[in-house]
Amino acid sequence: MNCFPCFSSKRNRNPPCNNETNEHDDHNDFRPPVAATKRIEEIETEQTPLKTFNFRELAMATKNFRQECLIGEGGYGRVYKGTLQSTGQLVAVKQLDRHGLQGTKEFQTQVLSLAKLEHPNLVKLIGYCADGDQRLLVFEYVTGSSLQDHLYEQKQSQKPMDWITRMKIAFGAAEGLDYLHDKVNPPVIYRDLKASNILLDDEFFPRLCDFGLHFLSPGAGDSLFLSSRVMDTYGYSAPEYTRGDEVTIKSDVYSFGVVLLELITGRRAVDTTKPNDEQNLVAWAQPIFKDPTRYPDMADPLLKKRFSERGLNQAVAITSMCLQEEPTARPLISDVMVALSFLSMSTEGVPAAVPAASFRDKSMSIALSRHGSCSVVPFSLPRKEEDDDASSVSSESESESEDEDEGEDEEEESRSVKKQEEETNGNDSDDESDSDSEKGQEEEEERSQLEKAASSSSSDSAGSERGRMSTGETNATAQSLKIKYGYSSEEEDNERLSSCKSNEESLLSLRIDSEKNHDDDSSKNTSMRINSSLAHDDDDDEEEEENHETRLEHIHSSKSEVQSVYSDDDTCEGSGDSSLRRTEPEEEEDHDSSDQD
Ligand SMILES: Nc1ncnc2c1ncn2[C@@H]1O[C@H](COP(=O)(O)OP(=O)(O)OP(=O)(O)O)[C@@H](O)[C@H]1O
Repeated sequence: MNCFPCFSSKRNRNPPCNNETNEHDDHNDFRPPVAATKRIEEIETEQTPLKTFNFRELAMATKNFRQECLIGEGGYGRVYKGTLQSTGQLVAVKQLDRHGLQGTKEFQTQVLSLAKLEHPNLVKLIGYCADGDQRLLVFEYVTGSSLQDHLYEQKQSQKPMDWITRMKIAFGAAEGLDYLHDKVNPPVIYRDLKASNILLDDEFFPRLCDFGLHFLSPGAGDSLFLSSRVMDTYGYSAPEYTRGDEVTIKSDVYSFGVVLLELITGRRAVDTTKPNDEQNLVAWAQPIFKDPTRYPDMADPLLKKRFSERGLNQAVAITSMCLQEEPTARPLISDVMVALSFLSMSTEGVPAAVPAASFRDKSMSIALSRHGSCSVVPFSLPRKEEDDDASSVSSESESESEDEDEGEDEEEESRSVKKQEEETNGNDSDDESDSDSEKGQEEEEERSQLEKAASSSSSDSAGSERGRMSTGETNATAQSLKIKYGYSSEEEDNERLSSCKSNEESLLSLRIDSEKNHDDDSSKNTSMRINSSLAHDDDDDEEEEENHETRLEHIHSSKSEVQSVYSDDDTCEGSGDSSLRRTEPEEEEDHDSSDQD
């Protein structure tokens, strides 16, 4: 069912090349579960189902590359919509520009490795043609249009995308990027993430295109090519790219931040029609990031304030983290993805209590804590089962025992947040005793979810083989965590908001810690967190005091600069942004979508 019929008119943008009666049905049916995503090593031995086309076949598919089949033209060449005669499948044929052509063998090698990248959020490469000096790539055709078109080229009759749809698009794009960064080995740097490269089908399911095409770029001497590419990606490129420094996966995270900012603000990455100081979106947004009371002013006016205060604050906080000047200060896309999995499920944002183990790097949970969800629940197991579970993570803890300082930090984090929790929940103790068995069961469920999340988090840098949770599982975990932590319970949220101040104070120390260079240690941190929870003992008070001193020294010797997103007052933004209307009851949402239906 198409929930957004108002956008479906774009399906037949190019009717002359559409030879099928129901082009979209098959396409929509193909929704492999995210968990089925394969790692490159796994598919290495399998035969890549990549087709080799001759030029004649593709000429027939595109009516001899007729103008009416031309979808658009990008930095790599022209794209035509076509229908394969043999199967009737709709395709997008990218005819590559001839300058900077590679040899056939080199081209084939690159294309074969590209074909191995398979994920529901990536546009699939079906085949290629390397006849003579012709180079063409054949992709699955994505009906609908790009995110750029949806945001900025809307017809007046079309409804603007609502908040949840925008967050879902961001989440899907993050899933695709996470696959490239974290699930394939070696990781693939996208280099060209932008709104025009996120294709949306009729249900707004996002697919990234143009990834991994960097090999097509001719040498630096080709100024014509470079200038058109630079013009195109200007506004999305990370500062290190502009400086000519090394481009890494964190450069993609920056570009992702720009896209997220576009989704939130409805403003183009670069808009020369605006006044000078508003032309570059990031430059315009940077001062606002430092002042949460101005966040509501950032939101796209077309949203008509139909989002929650917390959802907006958290989305802006994530964006701000992605747009940090220093690449190592930017979050991992996997953490962005987990946060967005919550934001895409409800307008209320990330729940008040999210297990810290959900994130590989604690900076994300801390930033979210400061923007609406007031506590981050540490990973802790019921005492009775500690031994068994300890053994399952002991190998990692042994190998990382040299990081004692951090282990102590984690232990203290665990204790301090646990203490906050006890304080927050203290009044409920009577009620709790009535439902002991229920609670025990819930704890058991929680424990197994967190173990899953933790085993994912404990894997090494990108490409590691060890127990990584698939994105599907991450999403499922996010779903179940949402239920577990009463995501929709206003009362509980209010309770947590009222304890916000004390939580904020406790989290302050964690925040300072997080501003150390954390990138390399994120996976270690998680496993330390688990072990420190396991090892937690009430008799350790003395040791704790000692640790506290050690940790303070550690904090004072920290060289990292405090990032702007964390540097504002220690107030609870949740309460501070009262100017923002809470106008997002779920019923309204439902009503809207049913309207659209
Ligand atoms: N698989 C596809 N299905 C449907 N439309 C596509 C597909 N791939 C590309 N397009 C469309 O073709 C047009 C040109 O795409 P292309 O990726 O070549 O250029 P671009 O993204 O605008 O610029 P650049 O290549 O410089 O990033 C765009 O409008 C894009 O939406």
